[in-house]
Amino acid sequence: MLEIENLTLKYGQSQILNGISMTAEAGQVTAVMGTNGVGKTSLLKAIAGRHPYEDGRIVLDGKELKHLTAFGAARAGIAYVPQGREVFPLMTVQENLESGFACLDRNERGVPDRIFELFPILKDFLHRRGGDLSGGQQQQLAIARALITRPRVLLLDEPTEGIQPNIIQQIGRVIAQLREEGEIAVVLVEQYFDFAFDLADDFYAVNRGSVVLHEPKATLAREVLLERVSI
Ligand SMILES: Nc1ncnc2c1ncn2[C@@H]1O[C@H](COP(=O)(O)OP(=O)(O)OP(=O)(O)O)[C@@H](O)[C@H]1O
Repeated sequence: MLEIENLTLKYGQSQILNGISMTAEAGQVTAVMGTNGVGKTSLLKAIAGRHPYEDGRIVLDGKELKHLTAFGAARAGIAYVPQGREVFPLMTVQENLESGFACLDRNERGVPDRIFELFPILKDFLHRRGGDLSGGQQQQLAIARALITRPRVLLLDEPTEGIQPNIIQQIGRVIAQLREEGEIAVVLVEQYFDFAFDLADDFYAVNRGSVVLHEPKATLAREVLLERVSI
């Protein structure tokens, strides 16, 4: 389980996160929602070691991860699929996948067959350059590369952004499958409301760097969440 306690983050003098607390459990999809600029990406970057947080704690499976670098966070089991995907455009699909090996021990460096079961298109396109894939295929590659690191936590920043509907459905199925397997805590930042609402088990609405609603799917009315994330 991932636990975030009172996380604060600044860019220069601008306070962006005002003490965010949340949890994300293995075998669940935890959605973080809110309008543009409320701090969702900053939260994921802090968890992934991509931007230093100011105060608070990040705890994974009972162990505090203290201000890790991006490499340290990946080694600790946190995989991050950034908004915009960050696929290497001149490297092949295979090379992009292998770039995920950097944080693994030498004996763990392989692409499991399961990756190609989840994303069959990547097997067909192994020797194609990342930059020649469609946006949806690049998103699948970015998620596959993250899964190769054998994460405990998968952070997804707007995985549906700019992607055609049939690939959005495929990505939704993969996330649902990860949930069913029960090994990984998926944290989903998403502005496509219905995608997130259908998929997630637990919801956090964020506004101006604070959690303004936390409720599990079981008791959450669609209209209530919609109102809180549209402020
Ligand atoms: N590197 C940076 N330097 C200064 N300010 C930044 C930086 N990155 C983000 N911000 C600002 O911090 C605030 C939160 O940005 P963030 O990207 O975390 O929001 P978000 O909720 O993910 O929004 P979006 O949905 O648009 O990605 C915004 O006001 C943004 O302009």
